[in-house]
Amino acid sequence: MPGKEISLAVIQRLPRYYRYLGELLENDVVRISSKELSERMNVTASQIRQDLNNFGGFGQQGYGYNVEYLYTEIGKILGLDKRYSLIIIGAGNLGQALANYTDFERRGFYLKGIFDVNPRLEGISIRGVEIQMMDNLEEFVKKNKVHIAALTIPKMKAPQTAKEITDMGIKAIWNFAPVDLNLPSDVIVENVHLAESLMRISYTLKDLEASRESDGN
Ligand SMILES: NC(=O)c1ccc[n+]([C@@H]2O[C@H](COP(=O)([O-])OP(=O)(O)OC[C@H]3O[C@@H](n4cnc5c(N)ncnc54)[C@H](O)[C@@H]3O)[C@@H](O)[C@H]2O)c1
Repeated sequence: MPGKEISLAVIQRLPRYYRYLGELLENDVVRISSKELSERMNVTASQIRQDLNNFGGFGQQGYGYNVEYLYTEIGKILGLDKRYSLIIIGAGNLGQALANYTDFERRGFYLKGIFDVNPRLEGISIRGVEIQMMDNLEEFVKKNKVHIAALTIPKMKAPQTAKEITDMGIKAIWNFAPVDLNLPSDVIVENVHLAESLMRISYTLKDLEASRESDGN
């Protein structure tokens, strides 16, 4: 529904709906009720109805949701019917692991370039994409539309490099460096701070262990 304001909380839940619906499609499931979907996803049926009603209610009384239709519509809302070009800056452990992951293409994200400062990496090819030196980046960005840059460089280098690449015109950064980037508000920054996820696990584990100990287990 163009123009309708959808809350960020709902948007953040959409990729999970999309993943579940994709799995249902792969298993040739044509339709699903909010109750069945809620059992699979372990959320309440009313949450599902509320969330999906934001988009004009794809569900029909007594029929449930048409899986393919819902999958396609959520894909459109997430912009997944589009193609995006992605570059990776920093071809170390994480950068190479990302570059080797093929599933991004299935979602419309195409790896177009990999950049590093280490001359020993120059010319090494990962899935047909050669690692180039950072000196080439500006020229590359002028010649090729780059939608997203994944930043997989040391945290000390990340803020400055992020500033330089946004000055070159890149407007979305997928930041894996454990540092805040503080860029202009028109730049999209998605932080993937793996250590912070681990800390959240640590917090929950700590509580779990404490309650086990107090139970005498
Ligand atoms: N490896 C992981 O599993 C992991 C997990 C969480 C977070 N991270 C974060 O991701 C980043 C990369 O981690 P890594 O393990 O791949 O490190 P790494 O040392 O293996 O790789 C970093 C790469 O960045 C390059 N580099 C350094 N400065 C650069 C610059 N200015 N421009 C372009 N390239 C530059 C280096 O030459 C190197 O190839 C770090 O910030 C790290 O904290 C990594």
